Amino acid sequence: MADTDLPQALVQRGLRKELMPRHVAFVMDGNRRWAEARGLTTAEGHEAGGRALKKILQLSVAWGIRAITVFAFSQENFRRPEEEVDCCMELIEQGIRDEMEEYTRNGIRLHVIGDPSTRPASLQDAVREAEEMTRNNSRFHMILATCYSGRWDIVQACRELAAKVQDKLLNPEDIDEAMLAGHLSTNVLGEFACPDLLIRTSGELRLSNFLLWQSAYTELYFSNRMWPDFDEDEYLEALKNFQRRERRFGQRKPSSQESN
Ligand SMILES: CC(C)=CCC/C(C)=C/CC/C(C)=C/COP(=O)(O)OP(=O)(O)O
Repeated sequence: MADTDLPQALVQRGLRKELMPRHVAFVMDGNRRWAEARGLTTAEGHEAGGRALKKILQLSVAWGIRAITVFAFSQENFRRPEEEVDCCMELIEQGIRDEMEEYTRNGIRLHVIGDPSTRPASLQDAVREAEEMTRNNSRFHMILATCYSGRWDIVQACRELAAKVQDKLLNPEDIDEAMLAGHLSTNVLGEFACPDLLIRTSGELRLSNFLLWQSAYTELYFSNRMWPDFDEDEYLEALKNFQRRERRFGQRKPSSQESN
């Protein structure tokens, strides 16, 4: 995207193309509280969350961001009432089925990360179909973290490495950070597997077992909006805030005494 092609909404906010994040992660929190405040059911809150996600995806594509990773269901969410778990699984499956063709038309590749063994069979079928249907797309990557947790991701990577050691394909001393990172599920994004910016809605100030390894140097932005209310304006505010940050990756600024 040339400078002159920067979408108007970004230009108006003074956003700079060269400072745009390539990969943004979202903890889409607050659906239930949003619903409760309006006398709606939790299911209606998650449906509203699904609509907000569709909009945020469209904006991300239009703004030249290359990837988003969204926390749609954590492994810990299985501890919720069965009715809510079923509702989320159905919503995610329906969302994938409804959006598949739109993704294909818009050059969006879908990746679903998380433990497939804990997903209902019909959701797993939808995931396989959608990943296959969009596999040649490269304009934008949509990573849906479903039945995912950051610790699980690190454990599954360790298991793969351990199996290679057991099969004598790998020496333990050859394992380094790059190799372990290469076995994490976000590795589908290659060089931009680690999010530049992670946005969490609903005012909670924690990662909740999301991209633990990958967020080592991610800039964090916490919004007080509930996820269904997270809109274009608030997304632009987060980007504006991100572009003011100085990313040092643990290094010292040449003329500064500040640490991290
Ligand atoms: C199509 C598709 C992928 C849809 C995804 C829908 C969606 C936004 C799912 C997120 C589910 C979830 C557990 C949200 C957190 O809100 P919460 O219920 O924890 O809210 P609370 O913090 O107010 O309890």
